[in-house]
Amino acid sequence: MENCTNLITTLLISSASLVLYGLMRVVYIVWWRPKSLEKQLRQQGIKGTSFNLLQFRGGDMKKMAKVYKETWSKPMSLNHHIAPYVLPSFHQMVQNMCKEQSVNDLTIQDIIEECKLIYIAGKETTANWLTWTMIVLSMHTNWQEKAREEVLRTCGKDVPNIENLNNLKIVSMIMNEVLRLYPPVIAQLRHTIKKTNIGGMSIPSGVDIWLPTLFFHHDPEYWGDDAREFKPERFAQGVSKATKDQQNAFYPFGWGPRYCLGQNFAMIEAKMALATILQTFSFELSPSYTHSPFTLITLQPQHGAPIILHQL
Ligand code: HEM
Repeated sequence: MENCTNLITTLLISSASLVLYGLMRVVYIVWWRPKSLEKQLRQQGIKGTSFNLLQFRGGDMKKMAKVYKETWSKPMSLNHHIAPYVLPSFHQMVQNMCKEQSVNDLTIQDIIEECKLIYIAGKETTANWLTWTMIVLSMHTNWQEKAREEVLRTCGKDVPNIENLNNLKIVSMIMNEVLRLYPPVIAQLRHTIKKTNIGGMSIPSGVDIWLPTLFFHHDPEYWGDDAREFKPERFAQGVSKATKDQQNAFYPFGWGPRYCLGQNFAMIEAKMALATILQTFSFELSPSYTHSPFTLITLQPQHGAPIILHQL
């Protein structure tokens, strides 16, 4: 009898401990950890909406979705100042703040997954880059003429080869300036897996960091007062000399160990396509075009890119 009572008591204590542990884990995940991260970030001057348990993973996102919907429901005027339009809520947030790997043994399945990743990473990005280039060159026909003149001088009407493509300096300048103003990947995400020091700030483990490429690319502090204008000549001396004081503010392909694998391939592919189009057609925007850059994984024209081609 006594043994039986002891067993029941032990079982009850174990179950209660298990339930208590479970409850503590839930409290830790949904309340204590977010609050603790918030406190550590606030102590270093990083402000934001206070964490609210009732709006866990919903609060700010809902507000942001509303702002995006409202902004993207109307076109913007035909200019390149697209950052507040593409990222309205983040633009607001930044404004407010200013006021205040190794290769292991891969299986066949791993290789198939890698190929899919390369296909997905390369298709949309390059296609949208080329689309924005066509739109921008339709807005700036003097640059379209300069590019065509260079292509015809370098390759004639022949299919461009790799040597010809390397000699297309004006086309490269144009393509870089389009990547600056309309980067297909407008932001990059990083997640701290351990306490990390960035710019004198200590970021705790478990924080998502959002690097807004689009904002850096449009910031007059790095590019000068003409940052929002289309000026391919800023890339005449190469990428490193394009910014004011040669600061590193151009990273359409990311940087660091996860730098875009397909950068050089994308450049050759896009130059080849543009050179071939320039050899054969002149182009202009259709009157039905509405300027409404928005982001759906990549930066794209919300209502498409109706462009009229004229055979040369
Ligand atoms: C205009 C064209 C392209 C742009 C703007 C672009 C941009 C990027 C960016 C921003 C990243 C993330 C880098 C980071 O997190 O630091 C990336 C990664 C990647 N890109 Fe591209 N990309 C382009 C074309 C391509 C092409 C054509 C391919 C393949 C043929 C490709 C393959 C990849 C792969 C595999 C990764 C992942 C690399 C890794 O995680 O280690 N990309 N790209």
